[in-house]
Amino acid sequence: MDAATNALTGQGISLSFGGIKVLKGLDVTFRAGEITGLIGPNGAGKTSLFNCLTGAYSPQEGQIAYAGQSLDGLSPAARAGKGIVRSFQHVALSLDLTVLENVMIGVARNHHAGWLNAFLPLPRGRAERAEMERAAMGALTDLGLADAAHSLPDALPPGMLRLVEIARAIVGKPDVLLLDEPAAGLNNSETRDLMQTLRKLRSGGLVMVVVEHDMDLVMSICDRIYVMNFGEFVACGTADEVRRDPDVIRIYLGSDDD
Ligand SMILES: Nc1ncnc2c1ncn2[C@@H]1O[C@H](COP(=O)(O)OP(=O)(O)OP(=O)(O)O)[C@@H](O)[C@H]1O
Repeated sequence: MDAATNALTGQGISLSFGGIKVLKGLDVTFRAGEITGLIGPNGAGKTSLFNCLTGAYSPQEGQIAYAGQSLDGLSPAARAGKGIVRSFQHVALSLDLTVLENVMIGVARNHHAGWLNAFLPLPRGRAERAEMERAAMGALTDLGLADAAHSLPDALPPGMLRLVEIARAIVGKPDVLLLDEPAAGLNNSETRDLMQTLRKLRSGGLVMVVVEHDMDLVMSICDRIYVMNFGEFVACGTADEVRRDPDVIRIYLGSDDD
């Protein structure tokens, strides 16, 4: 299938809380092979849309589909099983597991392999654990984290933890990777490392969506950017197009968030 066929799409997405519409009939297409940014001022609705895509929220109206197949009604776990995975704004690693074991959870989660089986002292369990370890080590190596595999998360700086989260998200070779503020809490050099990593991850078959406040990151890595305000899209285009858009300058780039 080509990139257009593999898109993650939303049509007419509307979401309300207590009668207040926070997403107002959004049509959106996240294409495979591209990194798409989702930006906008605080309260614009970015996280709400993200949560609709991941299945954490159910929009009252509209349809969400991947590769033409409806995702409506599927839980976040069921979506993960279909290759649609997310990272969290706040690092959500298990502190009493090593980095490698944390990433192994991603293998189990995405492939519905038996996590418990992998720890049973049976030949099948041992084989599954070895397979998970290989996959997890591969993802850590791809992100330059092999040396940290046997450390506990507490021993690592925030930038590395963020990359470990991404390793856990990509280890199952997802079709869609949704990144919620991946640069939150990172210093400049950690953010630069992250940008390089995300660029490396861009590949023909992968849909990548990044919700992010760091404008340098968004403008430098995203192929296309949707700009939201008050639950609507006010612009969509390349970084250059978005930067020059008068509405964007007025509502976002010129605001205090900048
Ligand atoms: N669970 C919820 N219950 C009630 N209102 C909510 C809920 N989640 C979001 N909202 C409201 O929806 C609107 C959009 O919020 P959302 O968090 O999606 O914006 P955002 O663009 O992600 O903002 P930020 O950049 O600050 O994270 C806000 O007015 C917010 O108060």
